[in-house]
Amino acid sequence: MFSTKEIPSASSLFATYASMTASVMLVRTVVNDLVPSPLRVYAHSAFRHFFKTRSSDLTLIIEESSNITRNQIYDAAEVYLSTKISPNTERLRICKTPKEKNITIRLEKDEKIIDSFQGVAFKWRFIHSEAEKNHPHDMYPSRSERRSFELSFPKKHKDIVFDSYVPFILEEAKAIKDEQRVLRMFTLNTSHCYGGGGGIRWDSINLEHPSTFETLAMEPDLKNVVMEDLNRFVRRKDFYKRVGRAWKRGYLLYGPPGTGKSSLVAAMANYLKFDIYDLQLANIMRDSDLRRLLLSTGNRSILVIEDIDCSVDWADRRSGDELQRFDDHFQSKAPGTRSKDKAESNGAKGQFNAQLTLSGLLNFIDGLWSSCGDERIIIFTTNHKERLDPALLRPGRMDMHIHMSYCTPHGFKLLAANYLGISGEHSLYGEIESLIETTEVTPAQVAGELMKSEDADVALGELVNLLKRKKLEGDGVVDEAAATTTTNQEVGIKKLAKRQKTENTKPRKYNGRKRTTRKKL
Ligand SMILES: Nc1ncnc2c1ncn2[C@@H]1O[C@H](COP(=O)(O)OP(=O)(O)OP(=O)(O)O)[C@@H](O)[C@H]1O
Ligand SMILES: [Mg+2]
Repeated sequence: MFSTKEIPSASSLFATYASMTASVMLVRTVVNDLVPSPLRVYAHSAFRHFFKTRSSDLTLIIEESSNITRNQIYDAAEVYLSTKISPNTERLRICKTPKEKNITIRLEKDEKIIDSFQGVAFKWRFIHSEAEKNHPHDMYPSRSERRSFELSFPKKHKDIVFDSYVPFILEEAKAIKDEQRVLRMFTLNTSHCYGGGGGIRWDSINLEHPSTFETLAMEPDLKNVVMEDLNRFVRRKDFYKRVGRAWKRGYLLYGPPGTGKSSLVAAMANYLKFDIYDLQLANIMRDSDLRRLLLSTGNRSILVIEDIDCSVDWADRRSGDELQRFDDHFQSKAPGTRSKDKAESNGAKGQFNAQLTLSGLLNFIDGLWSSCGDERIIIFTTNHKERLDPALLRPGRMDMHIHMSYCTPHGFKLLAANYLGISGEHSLYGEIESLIETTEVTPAQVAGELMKSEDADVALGELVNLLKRKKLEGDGVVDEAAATTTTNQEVGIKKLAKRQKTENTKPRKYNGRKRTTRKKL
């Protein structure tokens, strides 16, 4: 217990306070008058530094860009953190552009996220500030936005961050972006060709082809070889650099119509998440146009030239007579009638491309084009490998020749599972399989029958009828493409050759005139 004598009175407390305040003010005035300002600032900061509590955390600032180049770590963090939204997050930004498949989610200003990696908790904060920029020559000040992330973690885990966490985020973000990426299909727009609007150029639409390796009826071994080849290609960036080769790969797909060549191209694009450039050579007149178009193709893309055997009449492969007739033909026409001339010459004797040469195409693809970009794939397709120019088949030109052949029992089962949802066996399977073994039927024809009914019994019955009809009609012809020389680059399944008199195996092209309309991917 205190005695009343020990408790200071209110008036004495006030007096003490007043005299202390007066002393502090006096000291401040004396210090301000006697100590110069820079010395005062220095003493103040030294004082603060001495007494500052030492933090055990390190904070990294990850800014959106450095000068004009974007900061890859910022971009990766933005994508990565959008998958780490916690229930405590209060504000988010969402958007979706027409080119995007999914909704994009981003953090809003000052939102925090805690991420755990290798047992360490990492604190993220999104900073968004706006500053007014006053340029002396601008009438109106502009606003500049600065976005960054703050990443805080215990200092002792600095090595984990630089050696593992940041590389992990970069990898994860790439995988997420690949997953969300909308593939594009580029085709040639010729509408500017003759109007002086800058010539032929690429136009693109979203590629939404459903074909994948899972839905493709191909022998499993062949499918695995192709998939493994693609995997090896994309992971060997360093190898290509080390051996001094352009990072490109060429495939020749050959086989009868309806065996899945275009479907395989789409499956490859979907598998690798590569865009497709469909180069319709018939629309290109000169090597110079071809070069310009090839140079404007993007990385991580597949350049496809379909029906290479018949889509163009190469200037360097024409006989002297043909060239003379071609010149006479064009000289006799008035300027401005070129598109009509194209149609006429198409009908008469194929597409003339004034200065388009096969050697120009091949040299450019092997040389400048492939060295100007990364992860380029080029695919030629043909129904008639035996009609191809030897220059295209030379070893080293196309890395892999893939033979797409008629439907096999395995291919049929895969199609039946996809189209009719049959997972196990069916009473008609035995009959169908033995008929398929001895009949040349394309996967496209099988798919056509399977689509005739949702009822598996009815659809399979239709297929049995088709196979029986074909068996009666056909009695053996050699699949020309499969019969051509096998090289060590060549993969594919050779089927017992049978003569087939049906419309499907008659050459669709070169019967007087060349095919001008082509099936699109
Ligand atoms: N191997 C296959 N696996 C699954 N479906 C296939 C296969 N082959 C063909 N089809 C089906 O047939 C349709 C036509 O096939 P696709 O266009 O890929 O044949 P193609 O070999 O490119 O023919 P073309 O030589 O006429 O260009 C495809 O849309 C697909 O539905
Ligand atoms: Mg095709």
